[in-house]
Amino acid sequence: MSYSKELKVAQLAVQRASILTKKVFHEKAKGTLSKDDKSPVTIGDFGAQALIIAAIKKNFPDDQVVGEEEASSLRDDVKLRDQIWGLVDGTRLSDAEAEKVLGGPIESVEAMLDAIDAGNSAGGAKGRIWALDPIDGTKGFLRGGQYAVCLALMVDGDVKVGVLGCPNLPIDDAAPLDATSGVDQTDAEGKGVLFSAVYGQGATSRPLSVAGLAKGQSIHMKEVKDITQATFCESVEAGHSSHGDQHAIATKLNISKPSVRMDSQAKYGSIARGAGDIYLRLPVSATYQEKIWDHASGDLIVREAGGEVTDSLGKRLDFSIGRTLSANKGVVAAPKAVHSTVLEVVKEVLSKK
Ligand SMILES: Nc1ncnc2c1ncn2[C@@H]1O[C@H](COP(=O)(O)OS(=O)(=O)O)[C@@H](OP(=O)(O)O)[C@H]1O
Ligand SMILES: [Mg+2]
Ligand SMILES: [Mg+2]
Ligand SMILES: [Mg+2]
Repeated sequence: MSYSKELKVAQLAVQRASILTKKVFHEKAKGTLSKDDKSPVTIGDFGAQALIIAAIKKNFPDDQVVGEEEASSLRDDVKLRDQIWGLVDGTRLSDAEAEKVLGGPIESVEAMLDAIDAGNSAGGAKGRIWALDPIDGTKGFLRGGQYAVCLALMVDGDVKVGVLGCPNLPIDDAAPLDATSGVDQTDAEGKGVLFSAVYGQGATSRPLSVAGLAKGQSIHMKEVKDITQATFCESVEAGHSSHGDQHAIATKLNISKPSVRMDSQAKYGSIARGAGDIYLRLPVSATYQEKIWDHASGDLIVREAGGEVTDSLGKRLDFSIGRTLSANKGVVAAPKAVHSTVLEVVKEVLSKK
């Protein structure tokens, strides 16, 4: 399968949703709510989820979606609902042809709420299921750091198409990461990249903020000649991955450069294009299960760019079980040639705990 229609719809849907998130970033009132797990959600998360699911359902009505958000808190909050509707209804791609591919605007507030709630698939190993994180790294988004709009198509439990919109990353694939890459970024002129991959067809990047889709270029992980010089990425939040274990692993590998901390799947995109080298996400909690929408696009983009992605035991991430990666613990992503070296050290550090 070439998945060319799926790729196009996913790229344009992520592009349109990214425009919405950028509008929200520049608005004072972001309608931030705290979810049951105390994590934040904004009108940007809800609006982006509505736009993307509506485009999927118009093009592929029988497909299911595993989306992070749901609309229950909006159904009886008229003010918030109308605020989101104003955003969703006002966001169009400037390229009319591209807008047509997405199936045009959402018809009504009710249809918008239904679109958000259509992200309620239980996931699984059968059929066509999209994994959607409308804003990954919501905390990063709110503080002007990195965030990503993430959409992936799984077929029978395997990721076949992955798209990541990263409005606050530089367009230039060669721009190296440093300690400031994750912070104080904005979507100023010259920022915003769209990463894509199709299984067996490689990975690409292109500027995110243009009318229609700009021409893409192939991306590849960097060859790591000397692992002591590698750049490794990790989460900003110490509660999301163990900074201590990750530091111990880097030290054992004789990596002296400080880690690059950035929110979201921008970490996967950054290593896939060789701006960084290694992404480590070692569990903090014994019970937390990673969500499929936090990893599906990035997993494929890194593998198609010449990388290897496993958990901390060396198992491939298993997207076929449901809404979470319940069979995996942590993430180790690195260029193929050095992955086993990194994994060995990960196992060594974790076994001593
Ligand atoms: N306890 C715990 N452990 C691991 N991961 C967790 C945890 N809690 C939340 N999350 C998920 O982390 C997503 C953001 O991950 P990041 O790596 O970008 O972390 S961070 O933004 O630097 O905090 C974040 O995604 P969004 O909710 O889409 O922002 C969460 O799904
Ligand atoms: Mg969230
Ligand atoms: Mg997320
Ligand atoms: Mg999210």
